Amino acid sequence: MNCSVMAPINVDNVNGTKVESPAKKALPEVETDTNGNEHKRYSYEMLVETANFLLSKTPVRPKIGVICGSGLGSYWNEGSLAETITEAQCIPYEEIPNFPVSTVEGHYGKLVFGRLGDIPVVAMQGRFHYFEGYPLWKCCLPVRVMKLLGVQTLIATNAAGGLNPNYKIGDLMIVKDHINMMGFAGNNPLHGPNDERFGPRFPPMNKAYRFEYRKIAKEVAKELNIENIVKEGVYTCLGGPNFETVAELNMLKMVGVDAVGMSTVHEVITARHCDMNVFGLSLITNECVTSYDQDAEANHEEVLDVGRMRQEILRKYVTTLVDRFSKVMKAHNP
Ligand SMILES: O=P(O)(O)O[C@@H]1C[C@H](O)[C@@H](CO)O1
Ligand SMILES: Nc1nc2[nH]cnc2c(=O)[nH]1
Repeated sequence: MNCSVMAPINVDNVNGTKVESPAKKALPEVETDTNGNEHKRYSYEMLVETANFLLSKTPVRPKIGVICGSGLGSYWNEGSLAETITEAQCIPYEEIPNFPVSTVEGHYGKLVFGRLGDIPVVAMQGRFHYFEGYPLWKCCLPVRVMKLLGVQTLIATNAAGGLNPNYKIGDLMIVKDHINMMGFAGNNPLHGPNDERFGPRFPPMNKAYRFEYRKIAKEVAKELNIENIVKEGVYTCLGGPNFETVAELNMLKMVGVDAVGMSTVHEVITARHCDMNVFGLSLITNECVTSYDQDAEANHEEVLDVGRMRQEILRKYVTTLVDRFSKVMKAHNP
């Protein structure tokens, strides 16, 4: 495989327009998390270094990035989306400069470059969660790296508990919108000094999940004959790692949440900030327990079992979506 060093990134910002570089001194160098662990803040230049490293390792120039959640094979390889990627080149996170490493037991930690169908993609097999101890901005570092690599569309997948009483275990939920619960408490991946080279200080979020992609996803669900298990709803992310109490779930239900998870929202905010188009997909892995009479308890094993049960369908669905989204992207940017 040709791994020649390609022209390094030399851009003023990720969207190609010139902006003033923010004063570096405005960025706090190190942030300490609640466990006392120190996290070095990254700069734009550091992420350009990371992206150039990756570009030197692979000839693949992805326009679509996929984050594989617990339901899409971040814990196993066999039959996973990552395994479906052809001409694959896997780069472990620990080999990538400035990248965090996955700490969830059993979780993969690698970037997979290659092709889904004939579309060049990069997939994260294993993401970073807040509950692992990372600040949100660090969880989202790979999204910005993807942007620097040239990724225009992000497909963020996750496993989630179903709150909507019409949802069944194994359903897929197209994310229509999210509620940034952690943001309500002031915890936001964009918190801190803004670097205009990524995006504006105050980004809008009312079109977070691209309407066109959601429409396509519903059409594809029909074509694949899975429309009976494909729903559309509102996702929220809580910090985890514990699953929710009955009272918490009832509160979330009241405010219009359909599915609860521990990821995605901050990644989507980061992606929209740098003007990426976003599609979100949740695999409903468990029914949220909203009554004190119910005996069931959420558990991670069930999440993984349902992920395995649905991986074939998810893989086919996401692969087809990648193909359709790329056609839309070409039509917009011939
Ligand atoms: O990465 P995702 O959001 O799919 O993972 C969720 C959150 C926890 O890691 C796990 C809970 O079982 O699923
Ligand atoms: N927070 C949360 N995350 C999940 N991931 C999979 N199921 C759940 C759930 O019920 N709650």
